Amino acid sequence: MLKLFRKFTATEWGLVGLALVLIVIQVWLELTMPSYMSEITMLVQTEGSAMSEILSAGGMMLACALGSLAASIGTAICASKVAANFSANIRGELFQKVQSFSMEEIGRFSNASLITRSTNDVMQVQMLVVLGMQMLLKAPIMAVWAIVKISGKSWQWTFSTGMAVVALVVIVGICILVAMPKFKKMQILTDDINRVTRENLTGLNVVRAYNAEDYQEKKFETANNNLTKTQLFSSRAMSFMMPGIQLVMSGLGLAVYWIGAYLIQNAGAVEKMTLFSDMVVFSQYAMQVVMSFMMLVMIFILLPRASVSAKRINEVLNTEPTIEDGTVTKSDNGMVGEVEFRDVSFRYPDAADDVLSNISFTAHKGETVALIGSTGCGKSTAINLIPRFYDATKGKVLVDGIDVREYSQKALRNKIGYVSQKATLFSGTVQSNVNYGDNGKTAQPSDVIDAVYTAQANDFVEKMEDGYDGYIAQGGANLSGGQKQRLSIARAVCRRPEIFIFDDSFSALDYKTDRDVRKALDKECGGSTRIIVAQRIGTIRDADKIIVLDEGKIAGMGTHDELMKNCEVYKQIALSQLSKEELA
Ligand SMILES: Nc1ncnc2c1ncn2[C@@H]1O[C@H](COP(=O)(O)OP(=O)(O)OP(=O)(O)O)[C@@H](O)[C@H]1O
Repeated sequence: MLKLFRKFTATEWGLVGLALVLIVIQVWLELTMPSYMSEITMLVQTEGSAMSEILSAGGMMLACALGSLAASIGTAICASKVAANFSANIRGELFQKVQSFSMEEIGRFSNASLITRSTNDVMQVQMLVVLGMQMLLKAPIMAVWAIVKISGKSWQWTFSTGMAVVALVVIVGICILVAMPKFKKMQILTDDINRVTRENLTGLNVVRAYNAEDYQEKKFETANNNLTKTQLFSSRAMSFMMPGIQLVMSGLGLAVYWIGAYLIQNAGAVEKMTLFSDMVVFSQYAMQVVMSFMMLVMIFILLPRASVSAKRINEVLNTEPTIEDGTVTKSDNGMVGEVEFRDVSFRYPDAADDVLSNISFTAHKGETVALIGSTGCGKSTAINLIPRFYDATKGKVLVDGIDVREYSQKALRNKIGYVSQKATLFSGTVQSNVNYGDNGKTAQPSDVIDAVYTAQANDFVEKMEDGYDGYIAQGGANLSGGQKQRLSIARAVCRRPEIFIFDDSFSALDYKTDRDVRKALDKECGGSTRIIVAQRIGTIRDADKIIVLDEGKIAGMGTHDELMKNCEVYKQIALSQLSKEELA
C-alpha cells in the first residue's frame, strides 16, 4: 500500500499538507467548544450573570462550529481531489503496463482480473485515500489533544475513558480478525463475477441459440452467491462493531456522570460548581477521544480490503513483460521483407509439450508463403512469433536478417500488416478502422479508399449511409463476418507494410471474393512478402512456397505441384477439398 502512495505527485503531497493544516484548525476549534460550554455552565450557575455574557460565549461556540465546518469541507475537497488524481494516475499506469504485456502475462492474470484490478481495486484504494485523509489524519491529532485537555482532572474519569478505549480496541480487533480473511476473498470473487458476466455477454448469441440461459444463470448464481455469502459474513462480523462502539460510548457517558454525581455529592459547596462544569466538559472531551477511535475504526474497516486491492494493483505494476524490447529500429543490411524461421521450437507457458518443433523456412521479398495443416497443428502459433506476440523457446525468427528480439517492438511491428484469425474492429468509422495505428506513414483519405478497394470492401462500404464515415459498432457488430474480414484486410493494406501476415483471414470470404482479394493484393502489394495461414487449398495453391505442418512439425515444403507429388499429408488435404480433375 505504501508503495502505491509513493506515486503521489508534488501537488498531491501539497494538498495532503493543506488538508493537515485544515484538520489541525478543525480539531482546535472543536476542542475549544467545550471550554465555552464550561463557561456557559458556570455563568448559568452564577447568580447575577449577564445575558450578554452567555450570548457572547454562545456566539463564540457557534463561530467555532462554523469554522470547524468550513475547515472540514476544505479537508474533504482536498481529500477527494488527491484521491481522484491519484486513482486516475494509477489507472493510467495500469493501462500502460497492460499494454506492454505479452499474451503470456495477459493469460496469466486473465482479462477479467485485469479489468477488476483497473476498476474495482483502484476504487477501494481511492476510498481509503478519501476517508483516510480526513479521518486517519484527524483521529490521532484529536485523540492526543483531547487526552491532554482532560489529563489532570479526576483520575476516576481518566480511568473510565482509558477502559472505554481498551474495550473499543478489543471489540474492533475481534471484528477485524474475523472479517479480514473474507475481505481478501472478496476481490477474487469479484474477478469471478466479472469473468462470468463478460463470458455471458460476449457469447450471448450462442447462449440464446442453445437455450443455455439457465446454465449461464446457474453459473452466475454460483459466483454471485459466493460473493454474497462472503460479503454477508464480513458484514455480519462488522455489524457487531457499531452497536459495540455505541454501547461503549453510552457506557462512558454514564460512567462520567455517575462518577461526577459521586464526586459532587462528597464535595464542598464551592467545589461542587467547578466539578459540575468539569463533568460537562470532560464528557465532551471523552466523547471526542472515543470519536477519534471510531474514526480509526472506520479506516480499519476499509484498510483490509484496500490493502488487498493495493497488493493486486502492485502485482500488475511490478510484473515485467516477458517480451523485452530490443533496440534495433532499422535493418541496415539492405534486406527488406524477408522472414526466416531458423530451427524454431515453441512451447506455451505451463504446457507439457512443444507446439512447434524445429521449424525452418524462409520467405523472400515479394514471395507468398502459405502454412497449411490440420486444426491445432500450430499454424497461428508459428505466425504469432513474427510480430513477437510470443518469443520462440528455441531457435530464431529473423526479419530482414535480424532476430526479432533485437528490434524495438514498434519498429518490428511497423514492418508488418497483421490480419488476425478473428476479425477485430473498433467502434468508430470505416475510415478510423482502416486508417488505424501508426507506422510512421501518414495515410491520406485516398489511401484508405485504395485499401478498401484492394480488400474488395468497396461494394458494401460505399453502400453505407455515410460511406467511408459510416459507423462501425464495437467489434464490428453491425457487419457480417466477411465484411469484417475485408475491413481487417483493408486495415493491413492501408499500412503498406513490408510483410503481410494473414491468419486464416480469407476463411469468411466466398471463393470469388477470396480470389479477387488475392488478385488485388498481387497487383497492389506485389512487392510485399505475404505469409498466409489458410485452410482452403484454393487460397494457397498459387503460393511460391507452401509449408505443410503436422503436429507442429514440417511434413512437407514446396509448391502445390511439388507437394502433390511428394507430400502425402498435403495430398490428403487437397483431395479432401477438390476433386482430382480440379487439382489436375
Ligand atoms: N494461449 C495458449 N495457451 C496454451 N496453448 C495454446 C494457446 N493457444 C493455442 N494453444 C495450443 O497450441 C496448439 C496450436 O494452436 P494454433 O492456434 O497454433 O493452431 P492452428 O493450427 O492455428 O489451428 P486452427 O487452424 O484451428 O486455427 C493447439 O493445440 C492449442 O491447443
